[in-house]
Amino acid sequence: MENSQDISGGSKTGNENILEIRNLTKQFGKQGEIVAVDSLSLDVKKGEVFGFVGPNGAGKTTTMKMLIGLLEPTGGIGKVAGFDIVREIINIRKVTGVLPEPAGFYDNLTARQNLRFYAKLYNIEAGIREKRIVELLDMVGLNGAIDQKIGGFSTGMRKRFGLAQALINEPEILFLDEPTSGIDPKGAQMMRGLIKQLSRENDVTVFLSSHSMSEVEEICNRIAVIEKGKLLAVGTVEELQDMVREKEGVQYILEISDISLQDAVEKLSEIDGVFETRIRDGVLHVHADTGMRFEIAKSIKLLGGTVSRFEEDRMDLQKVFLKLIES
Ligand SMILES: Nc1ncnc2c1ncn2[C@@H]1O[C@H](COP(=O)(O)OP(=O)(O)OP(=O)(O)O)[C@@H](O)[C@H]1O
Repeated sequence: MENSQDISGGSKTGNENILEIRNLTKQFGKQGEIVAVDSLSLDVKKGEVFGFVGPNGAGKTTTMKMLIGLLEPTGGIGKVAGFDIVREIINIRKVTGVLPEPAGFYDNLTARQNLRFYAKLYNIEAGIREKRIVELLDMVGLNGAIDQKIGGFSTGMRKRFGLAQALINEPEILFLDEPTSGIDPKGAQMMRGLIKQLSRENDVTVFLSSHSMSEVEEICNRIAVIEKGKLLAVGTVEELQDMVREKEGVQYILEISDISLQDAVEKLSEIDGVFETRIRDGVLHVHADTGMRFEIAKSIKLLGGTVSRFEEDRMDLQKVFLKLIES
């Protein structure tokens, strides 16, 4: 599957991957000189919270727009919930929710009226509709504002309302483009909680873009990193950390006694696979290849030193991301 052009399966159900794209490409400009998305291939599994990250202009929004039928690809193929992203857009709309909703909200209508309008577009029958509207607005913490006009909502309230609207058709997959941008920390935390809850309790797949690496680290099962329209890496946080460790080495932190730190620095600098050793605040910081732990410990011991602390300085996603886009 990984290297295949063909997206197999064909069936609309029972497919573990809810989203599959192969060599997806989008060019803009008269001669197609702007390559916004460049031969991108990805699989997203059902029920995952999948993070899509990259610097400004990397091609995240353009990719999402192709996946929800708002932009036609220049090349490549893609399926969402088994439906082709060019030929079966209407079916895709039925099973997806999108934030922000491209059509926007009606500021002169209340939250309830707005959702009623959208529910009617999806032909949700009246009995179910009214109950679902109340449940959704309750879930996003807007039960107190149900009959207030959207025009008076704060940015955070609008985002939460947008999530309720994106859920009106009980979607299998949610596309969230920067769901917490512009909202305060408390509102952002609530939004993250809701996303996790939707994935955990309702088995909704979430495909989200974000510039907040701590957010992505907190809520995503797997992450794709793109730059200039190309896929740089995909995997869990641990897998991405390992990719960077293999390439760039690791940082060890050592506390030692019984010998001088300077002697330790000199000894370690003789070892193949130890790139650099520094003393900072009475502690050794050793930049080395992965798998050098034993060698380092042995050298200190041979010098007559005692190691009281030996740990790896784990990179958070922010550091991993910067390393990936720098290399
Ligand atoms: N309609 C368009 N016409 C021409 N160029 C476009 C168009 N839409 C996007 N682009 C270009 O395509 C590239 C990718 O843009 P896109 O908005 O997808 O990036 P992004 O990763 O979502 O960025 P950001 O993080 O800033 O939102 C950019 O160089 C952008 O200028």
